[in-house]
Amino acid sequence: MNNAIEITGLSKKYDGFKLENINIVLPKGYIMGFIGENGAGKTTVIKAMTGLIRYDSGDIKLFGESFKNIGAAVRENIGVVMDDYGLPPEADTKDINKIMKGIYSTWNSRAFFRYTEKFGLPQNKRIKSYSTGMKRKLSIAVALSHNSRLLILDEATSGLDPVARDELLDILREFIQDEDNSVFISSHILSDLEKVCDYITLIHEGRIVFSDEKDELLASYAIARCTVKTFENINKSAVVAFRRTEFGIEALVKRQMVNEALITDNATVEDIMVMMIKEEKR
Ligand SMILES: Nc1ncnc2c1ncn2[C@@H]1O[C@H](COP(=O)(O)OP(=O)(O)OP(=O)(O)O)[C@@H](O)[C@H]1O
Repeated sequence: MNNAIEITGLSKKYDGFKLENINIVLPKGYIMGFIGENGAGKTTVIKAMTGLIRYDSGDIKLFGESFKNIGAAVRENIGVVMDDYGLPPEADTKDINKIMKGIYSTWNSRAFFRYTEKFGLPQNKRIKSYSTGMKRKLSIAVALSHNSRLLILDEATSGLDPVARDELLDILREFIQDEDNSVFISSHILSDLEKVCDYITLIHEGRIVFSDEKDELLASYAIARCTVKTFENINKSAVVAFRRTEFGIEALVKRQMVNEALITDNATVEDIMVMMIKEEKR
């Protein structure tokens, strides 16, 4: 079995919101970034993947097994970091270590204390007195300390300072050095995702816009900043989206379809997401 995650035809309806026919495949050994606007449906997909909500139709397989049939042993291999920390406020790191030992047969105390030290977390302070970033770091330390093979991180870098974010990205890179390990991470900090992800999936209003290899994505698109006159001469089927600026036009174009003489800049993941979503909203 070569895929860590296989989501097929996932649908879920809330009052006023619908996840529609979500298809995502993450091969083992890679990192996928999950991006989209506020309210696009990222957390809903992640909750469905981790059994926190029921879904209406479709199938979710983790490590080749349908989520509904996944046994305790496989669950131990999945490390989840969500927004609501779910850690007892009165506990300190030693208490957390004791609690997790009871929950996970694969719990690794040495790894846990190594991560808490690396993240600079105090050993004796209670969680209720932690800052947002400290709670986030503790959740990440827990997710990394029970022999996880798949990390599912929902907004795990938010609330972390730039140094801690960089440390986390290093940890994720190190984590997937073992080719059996994979990471699915949602974030609004697209520059972070661009640094570490092999795949990027964009969700908009409950539907997947694309789910592609990052390098392919960045190779496919470019930004043309040009005058209105130059823009008018660009092959219209090459233009994915455009906006007027004080200097003329900024357009997201398909590289292969524009004339080589057109001057373009590389597009970032953020450029691609923002331009595509603005275009969809027109
Ligand atoms: N329990 C619920 N009942 C009704 N609607 C819900 C529920 N949970 C989420 N929603 C709705 O589903 C939509 C998607 O929410 P979701 O939390 O998945 O978005 P998101 O992409 O994670 O957003 P953000 O980036 O702001 O965290 C929103 O319109 C939200 O109001």
